[in-house]
Amino acid sequence: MEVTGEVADNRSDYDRAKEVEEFDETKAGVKGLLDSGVVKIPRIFIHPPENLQSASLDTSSLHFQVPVIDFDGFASGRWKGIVSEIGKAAETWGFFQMVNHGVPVSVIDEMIEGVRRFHEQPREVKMEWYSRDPKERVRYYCNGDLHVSKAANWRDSIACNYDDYLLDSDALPLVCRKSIGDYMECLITLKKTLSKLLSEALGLSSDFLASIDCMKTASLVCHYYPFCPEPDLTLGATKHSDPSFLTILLQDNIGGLQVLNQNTWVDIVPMKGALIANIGDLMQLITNDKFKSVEHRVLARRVGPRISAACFFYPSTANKSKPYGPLKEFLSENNPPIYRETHHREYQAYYRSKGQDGTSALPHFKL
Ligand SMILES: O=C(O)CCC(=O)C(=O)O
Ligand SMILES: [Fe+2]
Repeated sequence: MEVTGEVADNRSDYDRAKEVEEFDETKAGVKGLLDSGVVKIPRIFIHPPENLQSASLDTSSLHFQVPVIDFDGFASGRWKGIVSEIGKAAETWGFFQMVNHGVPVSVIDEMIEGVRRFHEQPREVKMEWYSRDPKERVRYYCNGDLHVSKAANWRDSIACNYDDYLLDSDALPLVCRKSIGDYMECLITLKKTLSKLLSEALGLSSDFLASIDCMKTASLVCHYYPFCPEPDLTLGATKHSDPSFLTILLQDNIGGLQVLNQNTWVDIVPMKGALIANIGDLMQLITNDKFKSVEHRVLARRVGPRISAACFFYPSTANKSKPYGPLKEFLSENNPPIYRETHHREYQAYYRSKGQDGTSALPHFKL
């Protein structure tokens, strides 16, 4: 019998599922692969060429930079200027870097070290935390969408869920308990400031975003991107936009994070002590496209590990099923609603079922 292309494809799909399962069962992540001595990346990590398009650091984009906003003096007269810079950045780039934001450099450095310590523990210790159950308050895993995506990313992660800002510190692994605890305390203060600044940048009263309770749960995901022996075949993170209302991101000094701007991948150059804020899909939805949730990705690199921590902000536990739609403040005859109402639970479920496949989840909610 002739073997048709279709049969061959099905067979490779079957193999992929099996290889993914076997890899997942090791509970050792990408770090475990490297520790076992691989020099060629397993094919479950190989991305199709369209994902890898211009996947090399391009110095020509260096003059073209995500806005850097200095929060210094926001309490004494600079407030209005900062509101205007944030508004412009949120409407165009969807991303900005923040300096003098009030989170001490020592807390940031210690956070990076804590994440490194967790991921560099012996495999047997880390395995205890390995889980794909989103109800676990703290879990370690390799690729949240491993069983859904067509190509896996070269990274491992640990996720911590701060429902309504609360997470018993005893729930965190001892090696990073203090680092994460101290960092999150500072980050929640910064998020409250950002909530006021973003509200005003939307032309609303400073307590507006707090009053609709869209950012009271924090989900912290700490990534570890080991060095990659074949960086041209895979990615650290596939092109995606975040399902949150707002994300605050910390990256170390390795680089590799890129944001899509006017169809060009632009490097977000690491700055010591800086934090990055980006608008999430649900913020774009409620502002009826005024603020943009912009696609970004992380390159795999021959240097590493690279460490980052993304903190996603969502509604409080009580409001996970509360409908959010385009706010009346952004609607008029000329600006009809673009999206239907949805709630965090529904959005998250759709996002998870789709996996990070290089396309945005937001158009699915268009009217
Ligand atoms: O590691 C990074 O810099 C980005 C991570 C990210 O985009 C995410 O977790 O959504
Ligand atoms: Fe992201």
